[in-house]
Amino acid sequence: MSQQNTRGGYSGSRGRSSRPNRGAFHHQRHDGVNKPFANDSFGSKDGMSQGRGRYLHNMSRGSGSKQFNGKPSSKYVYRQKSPATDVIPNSPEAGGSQLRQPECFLACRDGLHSFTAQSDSKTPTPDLIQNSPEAERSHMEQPESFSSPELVSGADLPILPVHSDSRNILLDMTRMQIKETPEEETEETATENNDFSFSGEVKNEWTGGEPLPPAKADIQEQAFQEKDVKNLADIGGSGHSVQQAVVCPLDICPPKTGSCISLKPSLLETNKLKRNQVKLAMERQSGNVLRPGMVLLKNYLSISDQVLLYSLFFFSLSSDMVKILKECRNLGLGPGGFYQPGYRDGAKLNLKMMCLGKNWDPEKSAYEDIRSVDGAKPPMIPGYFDQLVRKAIQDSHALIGRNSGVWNVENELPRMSPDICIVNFYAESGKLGLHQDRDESQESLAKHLPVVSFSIGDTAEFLYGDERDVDKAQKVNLESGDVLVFGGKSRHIFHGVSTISTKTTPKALQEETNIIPGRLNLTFRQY
Ligand SMILES: O=C(O)CCC(=O)C(=O)O
Ligand SMILES: [Fe+2]
Repeated sequence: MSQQNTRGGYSGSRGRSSRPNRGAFHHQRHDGVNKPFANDSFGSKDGMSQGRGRYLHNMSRGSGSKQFNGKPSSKYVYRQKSPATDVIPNSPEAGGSQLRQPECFLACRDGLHSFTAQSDSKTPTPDLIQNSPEAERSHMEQPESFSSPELVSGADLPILPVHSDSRNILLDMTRMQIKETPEEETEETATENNDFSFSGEVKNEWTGGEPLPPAKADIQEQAFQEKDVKNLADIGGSGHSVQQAVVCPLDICPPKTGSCISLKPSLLETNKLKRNQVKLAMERQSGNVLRPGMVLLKNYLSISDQVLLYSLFFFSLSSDMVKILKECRNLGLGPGGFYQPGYRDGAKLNLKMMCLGKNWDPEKSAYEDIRSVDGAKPPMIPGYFDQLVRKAIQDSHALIGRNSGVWNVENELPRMSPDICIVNFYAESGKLGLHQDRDESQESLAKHLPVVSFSIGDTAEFLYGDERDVDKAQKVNLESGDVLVFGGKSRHIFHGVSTISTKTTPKALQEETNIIPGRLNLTFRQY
């Protein structure tokens, strides 16, 4: 495993709660303004810069993009969130072959604002509202959470572009906001903007035919790059510093579309393949004690005893990772699911996040029971995850005992019962600056209870060290299936993610789950 000092390049910023004072680093802003601050431990050239609180990221600032000037525009339609109207793709409500329109929510300090793309002139829909009386009404009839109508008043509300194809809505919104005049959507531009095809029958193969979760699913990562987020975050008018985050569904494993027919190999061939995969995975499983209290379990998640049996006897490769992805995909689309965290000043974290058990708020650098950006209650940690975490700690103990000759392994690495989990999804450009995890309870921190981190998808370069200094940090690749545990003397290490290596997701996993490019990371802790 590679462990070496990183040199230059990786520009970090401050950490989760490790940076109580503002301005310890360079801000790299998307508006092209780099603000120097004292005590810079990272350069900002490569785009890692800090935000307030936990993460040290690229930030997109609201100020960098076209702002609404408070005048109504004819190009966008704003609608408030309609309650529970989710429909399954291809259902009659979805209009046959079209997936449900995505909804995005602008999460403000004072409430949640949503907007939904509507169909365009090619396919007019009855609920098209463009400067219509209905639109007026929807502006007026704010839900309770719209406690400060003056912040996003009717006049401030953006009017969304109209398009028949929900696939491109975010790109379209971006385009609309960048260009003064909307261009007509064509099949060509649609394909240009999004590689995913959503037409045709949805074969939800890897979920075993289970019903899809509320189908806010048809937004792809590609359609939600940072610039889009930046633009979305601006909706509602400039000059308001109230917008914290964009709550927008992210489907990390979109259903495969049924446009191409794949021939399944025979059962015999499949089982042979599975056995080989299982064998290989077991051979590749290994563990390392990186430093006292810090253990890396390589290739740990791909296989477990239970999964070994399962994958030998069942047709589908059902590894831990598949199950975790499936759970995270579903949770990520539901209430309290993935969103783009941001800060009071408009800075955005360079990842999507959701929290389980309790919400971790990047602005406050604190945990809370209800997510303040939208009032969502964080989902509970699935029991299956809990078991895996406990087992990983147990296996780390065994490894420490074997490798380090320590007899009281629990002194080295305390046991913990996970009750909170931060789930991050890094797109290929995702990063996380050096930080410490220090927002758990005093008791948990004092006991040095470990953080247990699962990596799934693309490989991440993970930096860690005793100082918030990228030049002094060591680095290790976290590949799909790796579990990293850091507690005891390593509980307060500085750590971060400098790069995501593109196209490193194992092919079998990609095929099985249709995971979008990027990396899923889950960090479990005991509050
Ligand atoms: O993505 C990772 O490996 C680290 C995530 C992390 O440090 C955090 O969520 O606090
Ligand atoms: Fe962390």
